[in-house]
Amino acid sequence: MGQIGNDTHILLMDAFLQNNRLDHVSRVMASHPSYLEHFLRTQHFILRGDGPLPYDYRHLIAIMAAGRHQCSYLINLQKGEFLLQGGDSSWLQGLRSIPGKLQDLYEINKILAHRPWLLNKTHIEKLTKGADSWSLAEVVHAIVLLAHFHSLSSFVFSCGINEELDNVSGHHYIENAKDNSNNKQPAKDMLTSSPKKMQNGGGKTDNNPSPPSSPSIVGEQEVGVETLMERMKRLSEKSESYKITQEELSKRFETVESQSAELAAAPQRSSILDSDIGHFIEDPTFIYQDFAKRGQLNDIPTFRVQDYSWDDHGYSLVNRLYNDVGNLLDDKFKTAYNLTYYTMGTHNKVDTSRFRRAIWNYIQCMFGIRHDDYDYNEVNQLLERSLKTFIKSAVCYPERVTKRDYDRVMKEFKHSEKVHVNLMILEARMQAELLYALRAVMRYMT
Ligand SMILES: CC(C)C[C@H](N)C(=O)O
Repeated sequence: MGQIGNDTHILLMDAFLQNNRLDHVSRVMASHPSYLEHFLRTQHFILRGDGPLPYDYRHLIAIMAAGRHQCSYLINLQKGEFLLQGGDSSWLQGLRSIPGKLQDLYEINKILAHRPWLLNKTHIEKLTKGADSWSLAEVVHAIVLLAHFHSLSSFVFSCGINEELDNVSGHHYIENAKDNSNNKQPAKDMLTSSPKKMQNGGGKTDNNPSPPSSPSIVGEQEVGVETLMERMKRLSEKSESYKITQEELSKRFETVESQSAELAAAPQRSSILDSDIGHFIEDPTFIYQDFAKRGQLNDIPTFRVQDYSWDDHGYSLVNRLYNDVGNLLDDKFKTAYNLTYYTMGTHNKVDTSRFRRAIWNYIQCMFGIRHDDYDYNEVNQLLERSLKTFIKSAVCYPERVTKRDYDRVMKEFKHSEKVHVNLMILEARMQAELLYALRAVMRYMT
């Protein structure tokens, strides 16, 4: 992590006070203090601030959400928080032991995590009608928690964050380092060593190579940061000079979308669930399906941001239904979207906005969300196949990301820059889930 400044120090003190510990997530995020501040504020609010849901429910919803990606790190942390809030320990025996009202949320949890485009107003209606029903404010609070913990699972896995040390699996010994079947091992060094400088496209830093896990990435060369910078520059020079038609823009979106469907993300490891978390997971075979392959039968149209956007619609709706949480989320999205140090690897004074926008829009494209004025050709010029594959794994199948996947991409980037990309993955995914969920809520209300 290197040295930390005074402001970061104070933030980490806040993190400690909020979470009853200085958790690994906060420590990794601390390389981006301005973001960490918004992250902590939001997480604190949704778990402990004013809101319609009781505290024990909130942690249980977090556990259910993290379960969709088998994220034992978050499940274990949230179990602890649940008990600290006075939660009934018998609920921790699994989904069957929790109140029916919480069980009813599972359907939304599943859909939102993997195929949010399937969410519609009948899901919301089902929850808000009948005995044991949810108020709309409670539904919205639950949705925010679900989206937060789904996307945080992406961050945890894509950064290779390990269990906290008070968990028995937080301890690793040398013999275990060769055990490649354990995908909680990756990037273990992130928490303990300072960022490594990669030279000439990256030297090997992994002493314990694991077997090739993503065939699609193996053997692919990245073009390197300098070429990337040239491409960004060329795109900025060109963009003022000509206008592309709406049809062409829409075609370009579809091209990127269908190419994404062809990318083989990291393969599935084992279908056997860990016994200590398995009872929080139902229907583990329901996973991400490429939006481009969503099937003709119930053809779901592309989600056009011009019709329903965070800024114009989602933000105010969530604010209205749940104690101004929209402001916190909005600040967090904006901070993640605009975060820059004008660096790329060893280069300074670089305008990275096109590269960052390409990442953000590519993530949302995998959920069928289209930003109408964006030229998706830029995604193909700035994000290489290997990087797209990494992003797809981290967003859609985070539990499969290995250290090898992490090391193979963005080789000239510093660790903190890779964490930066992972932050964008977290936020763009969260926003995508919220857009679908809030649109469904809005349709239910009108
Ligand atoms: C993801 C990174 C390439 C971002 C870059 N370091 C910046 O400051 O904008």
